[in-house]
Amino acid sequence: MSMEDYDFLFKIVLIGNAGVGKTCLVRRFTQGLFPPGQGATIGVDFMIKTVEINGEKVKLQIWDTAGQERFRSITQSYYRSANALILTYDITCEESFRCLPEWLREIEQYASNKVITVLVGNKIDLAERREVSQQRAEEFSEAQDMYYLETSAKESDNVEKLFLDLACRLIREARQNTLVNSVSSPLPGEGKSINYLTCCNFN
Ligand SMILES: Nc1nc2c(ncn2[C@@H]2O[C@H](COP(=O)(O)OP(=O)(O)OP(=O)(O)O)[C@@H](O)[C@H]2O)c(=O)[nH]1
Repeated sequence: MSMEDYDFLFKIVLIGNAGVGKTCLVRRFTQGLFPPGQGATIGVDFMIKTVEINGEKVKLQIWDTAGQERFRSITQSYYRSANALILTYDITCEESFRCLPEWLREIEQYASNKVITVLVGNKIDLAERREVSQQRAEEFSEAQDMYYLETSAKESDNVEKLFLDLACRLIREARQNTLVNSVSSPLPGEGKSINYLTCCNFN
């Protein structure tokens, strides 16, 4: 794909405990499906999806990392150039929520200080098995200055919204020039109208 094929290019990396549904979220968004019998990710997977937002082509490079501890040294190396991180836990798994501070320490250590982090509570279709209340997660994300969204990769709840809102937010940050430089180019040419706020629910 040549440079002219998109207005923005962003790198998004999914992190979080094994089994919380990172791969399923990526597959749902990029391929529109919920894979049956999804195996654990080995190392890192990579997918691309180009979306159009207010007439601009936004190419999203989505990196799906393995949650298993033994891959941690490989996955850490993908943090640095990420424009955004989707930190995922499973609302039916208290343990995956309790590990979040540990993930935040990883982010602090390996990611750019300009990275945008979104906290995602996945598997809301399993409401009867919920172990982490929405309020608790919201309080945690507010304290950490993160956006919070609950999703179901299975039922396709909020998955588009997650990636599209994030793309809008990234466009806004790129225009303000505060993003990690390496992948936010090319910046839009002068004289283009700016009406990106209309699509974005992240503030
Ligand atoms: N009910 C329900 N199950 C889900 C959802 N998302 C993922 N799963 C299931 O959760 C299990 C783990 O999903 P993955 O997407 O492989 O999880 P992961 O976070 O990528 O796991 P690692 O690759 O090991 O880090 C699979 O059995 C999925 O079918 C969801 O939204 N709802």
